[in-house]
Amino acid sequence: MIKAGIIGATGYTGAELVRLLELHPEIETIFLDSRSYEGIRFSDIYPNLRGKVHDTCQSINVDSVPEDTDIIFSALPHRISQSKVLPLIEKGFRVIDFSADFRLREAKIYEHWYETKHLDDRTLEKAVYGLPEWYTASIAKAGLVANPGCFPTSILLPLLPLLKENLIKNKDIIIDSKTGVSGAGRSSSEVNIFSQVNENIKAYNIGKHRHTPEIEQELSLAAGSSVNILFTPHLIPVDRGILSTIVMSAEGITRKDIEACYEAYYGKKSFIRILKEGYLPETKAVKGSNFCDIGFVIDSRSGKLVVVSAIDNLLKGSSSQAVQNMNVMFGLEETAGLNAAPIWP
Ligand SMILES: NC(=O)C1=CN([C@@H]2O[C@H](COP(=O)(O)OP(=O)(O)OC[C@H]3O[C@@H](n4cnc5c(N)ncnc54)[C@H](OP(=O)(O)O)[C@@H]3O)[C@@H](O)[C@H]2O)C=CC1
Ligand SMILES: CC(=O)N[C@@H](CCC(=O)OP(=O)(O)O)C(=O)O
Repeated sequence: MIKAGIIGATGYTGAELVRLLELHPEIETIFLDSRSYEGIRFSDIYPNLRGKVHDTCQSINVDSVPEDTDIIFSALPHRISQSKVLPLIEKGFRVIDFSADFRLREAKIYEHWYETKHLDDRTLEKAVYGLPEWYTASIAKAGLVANPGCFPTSILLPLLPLLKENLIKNKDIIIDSKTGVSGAGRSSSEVNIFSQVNENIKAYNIGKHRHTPEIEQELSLAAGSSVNILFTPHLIPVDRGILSTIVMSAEGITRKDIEACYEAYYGKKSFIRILKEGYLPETKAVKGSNFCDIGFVIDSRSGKLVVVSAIDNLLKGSSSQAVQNMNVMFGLEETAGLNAAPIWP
């Protein structure tokens, strides 16, 4: 069995990871770290796991990590995660980090958008961006995997093939994303207040959301030139799910071109579902799963291509994508522990 530990296990993504690892045929979870719940049974914090997870939370530091740990997941907030992850890497542990601390390849871009110093920019060269559909070979060898952000996952998966094949231009890409409230995490307070969120929809951080440089970094690498996007996130009153609607020029392309492109890149991928004509993604159809659904329309009247994607932010947007990365790192079936169908309704 592969021995896994989780630091920051009591957050929303940590708890989803605990649930997924419990179902995984090849994994034994050997520690669940928490600063605030030391000595408390995990299932007393997350009642859905009663009778399934029997572990008690421990406060772990680099010296108390069991030496036979094969993989450590860090589900800590960005800015904080790097200070915990760097000593683990130094000691030779393989780590999958959920935060943004190792996603950006240039320290100065990280420092600008996250308004904090990067503690070791040399690790940014070694970290592998954990989008398994795109970086399988590097993830397999990686010591440190930077699990992508939730919005970036929903945006990169549909756009990367189109830019790589020059089917679309590298400018005038307008992205509207809608996210459920769990995207803000369990410890965020103001945004989680019921009466602030219920029966409300709002846009936020237009043109200045911290996921912008992450999205542009990966799109630019695929395009081979600098890509600019306009990204508008919205908070909507659902627990989980992200729907991204991406509008760009459709000049000179047909439905067949896009279908052929997606088939070439994703035809054999287990977790990307390209929807047939007449169907569009919806968050409920991916809820509780590692799927990313992608659909599109060419609107000849306006000359635009509209691509829509849907993921579960806590799964393909974080925890199940991390399990997919772990499967790749340990040479397991990519789908191991991830075969459950989405739940509906
Ligand atoms: N929520 C989502 O949809 C997604 C989240 N992510 C990323 O995953 C990571 C975890 O997110 P999420 O699970 O939502 O976050 P939560 O806020 O739900 O949980 C974070 C956990 O980190 C622990 N922690 C340790 N030190 C601190 C600290 N100084 N401040 C706050 N928490 C601390 C807390 O547990 P304790 O006090 O018990 O130690 C807390 O439960 C973040 O980096 C996030 O950006 C990525 C993609 C999607
Ligand atoms: C609803 C909400 O607040 N969502 C968060 C993004 C989700 C997230 O966790 O960001 P990472 O993927 O980078 O970790 C936000 O907009 O900042």
